[in-house]
Amino acid sequence: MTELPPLREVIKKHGLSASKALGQNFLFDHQLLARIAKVPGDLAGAEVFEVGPGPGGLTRALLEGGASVTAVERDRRCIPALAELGEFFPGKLEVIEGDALEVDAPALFAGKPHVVANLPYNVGTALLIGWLSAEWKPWWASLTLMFQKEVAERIVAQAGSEAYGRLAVLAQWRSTPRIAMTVHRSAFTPPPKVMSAVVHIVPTEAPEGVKLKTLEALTAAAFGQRRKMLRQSLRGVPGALAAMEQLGIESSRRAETVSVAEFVSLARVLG
Ligand SMILES: C[S@@+](CC[C@H](N)C(=O)[O-])C[C@H]1O[C@@H](n2cnc3c(N)ncnc32)[C@H](O)[C@@H]1O
Repeated sequence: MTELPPLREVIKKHGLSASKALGQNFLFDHQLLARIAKVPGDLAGAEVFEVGPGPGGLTRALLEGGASVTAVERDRRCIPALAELGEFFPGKLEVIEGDALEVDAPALFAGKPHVVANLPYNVGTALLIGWLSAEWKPWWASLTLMFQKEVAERIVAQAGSEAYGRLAVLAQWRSTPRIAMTVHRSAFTPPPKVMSAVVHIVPTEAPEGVKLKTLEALTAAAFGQRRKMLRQSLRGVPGALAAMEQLGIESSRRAETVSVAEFVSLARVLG
């Protein structure tokens, strides 16, 4: 092969009609895929963990950017198409047939890979929460993930907005998320019902003396009753009312006005 065949031909050749059950919405636009592949930064010589490569559109763009890609794909039908792509980039693509929710991803890499994925909504969110909740500093250098736009907005939301909640605090207390680009639904085949966005997340130092478990107990209680005043919603969290008083956080406030830094301070006082 001197040139890669167009993706639509690959789909046709391997009979890869999009499966609804597997949440398959494929991207074919070469320029768009190249833009997504650039979100983590310069990939020349970098390791990438791609989840859900499907027919390999994004995989191509990552390989063209100079990355070494290890990919996990659940749909067996896609494996021969990905093997052909691997022949075009010898030694640069390893494909594992399996479920990304079960694969021991950190064990696949010597260094810290960039994670890149365009996944079904439910799988992407489950993986994100798992990755953000695991040991810190994490095994990955950055996350570049496609979500439905509404979820992307919840990840980057600031205090005071409707979208702000548990996911924003989890994503922001020891990492920096941003929406790198929005993607119109018409870019996908078949088009999903809603708009999408690519989120880029870079880990930072974890604040000292703060336990994730404590922080999560606070945000679960606070956002579980987000319309209630904190003195009501945090009543069941031992020590929370005293901690608020110590920190000068008004107990008449509501969860969505409490910044990530304030939740972190509260969690630190609670120990
Ligand atoms: C939305 S499609 C995107 C495909 C391709 N990355 C693209 O951008 O065109 C999602 C892909 O993830 C795969 N997938 C779904 N659940 C998965 C899982 N649990 N583990 C690994 N791959 C999965 C699907 O088979 C499908 O190929």
